[in-house]
Amino acid sequence: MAASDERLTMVPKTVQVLAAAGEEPPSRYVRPEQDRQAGLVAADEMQEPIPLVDLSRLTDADELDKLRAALQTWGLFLVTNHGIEDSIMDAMMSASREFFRQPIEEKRKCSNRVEGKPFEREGYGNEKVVSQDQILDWHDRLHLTLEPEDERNFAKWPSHPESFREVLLEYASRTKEIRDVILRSIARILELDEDYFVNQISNKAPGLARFNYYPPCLRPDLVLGLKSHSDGGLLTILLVDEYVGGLQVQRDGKWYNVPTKPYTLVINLADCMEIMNNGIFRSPVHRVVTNAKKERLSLAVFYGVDEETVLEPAPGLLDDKRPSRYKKLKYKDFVVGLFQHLRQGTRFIETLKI
Ligand SMILES: O=C(O)CCC(=O)C(=O)O
Ligand SMILES: [Fe+2]
Repeated sequence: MAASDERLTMVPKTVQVLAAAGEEPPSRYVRPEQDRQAGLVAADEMQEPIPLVDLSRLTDADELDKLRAALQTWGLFLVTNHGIEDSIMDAMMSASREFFRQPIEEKRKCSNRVEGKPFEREGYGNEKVVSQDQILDWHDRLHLTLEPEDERNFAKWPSHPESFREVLLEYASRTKEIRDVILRSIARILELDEDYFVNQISNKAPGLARFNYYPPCLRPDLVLGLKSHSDGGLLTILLVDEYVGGLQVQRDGKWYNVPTKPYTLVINLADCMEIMNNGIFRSPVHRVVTNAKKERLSLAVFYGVDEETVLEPAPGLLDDKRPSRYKKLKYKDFVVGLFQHLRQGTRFIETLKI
């Protein structure tokens, strides 16, 4: 088999195409038995709800306490009064819905696969497939670089709907502000210099938008929309479908449904922040379940640090009694390990614990 043919056999159809055929999911999407034992969809009853934090009130001690409690218990929380107008959130969701509703030939104009070239992370398509044994997730995605600004690759940005680019630029300018408000608040909670975490972000630090599209799936009992994982960067800002749930977060080995609430955002801490705060606040493990009847959309904006940044706990959090709990490494090396582990459904950060 020629090398290029070999590569093609590794490329699965988009999930949207599979779903449209109305057939049972192919075996490469079916989770292994040990994942399915506890049930893939059922969630536990929440004893205490995931907090809703008012971002405009984080200067108040009681709101900051709420954020602290959220970080301690879930590592994930909802935010309101975040500064993104309802109209921008609506426009962002409907532009992404419109993008995914286009015929496949239109979406392929932004494809993450260009014939004869290796897989690129940026663009439309499915996840990178490195082996026939890899268990795939039931979603398609559009990945776009937002930061650094001079690396935005507009060739991969949808030209339809026409509003897409403008809306995303507006949306992303706001999420960056939200990132900084949260990072400053976490620094205050930890009694660090308010700008400690923000100062870890150079103008080369990555910001990545990932639009996830989950078509209906005939077998939610066998297949996940997105396998269990934690995010790699500093933090993630999520805009989730207000009509269809599916995101679940793990706590003490149990899965809980993350509620959907119109015009709120979901924020989760990611692995680099866990390292930088020396494990005081953990990066939560989460996953997305599938829905037999309804499609679901989400937009995750991931913020990280410059690839040359050495990941290590803030010196202000360390002393003789509180040594570093993580091995030091550069962000660029972390990212290599992160993706290898993500594909296997394991967590690289676990291997860094001392
Ligand atoms: O679709 C969602 O709600 C979550 C997406 C997510 O966890 C991710 O893209 O890393
Ligand atoms: Fe995630």
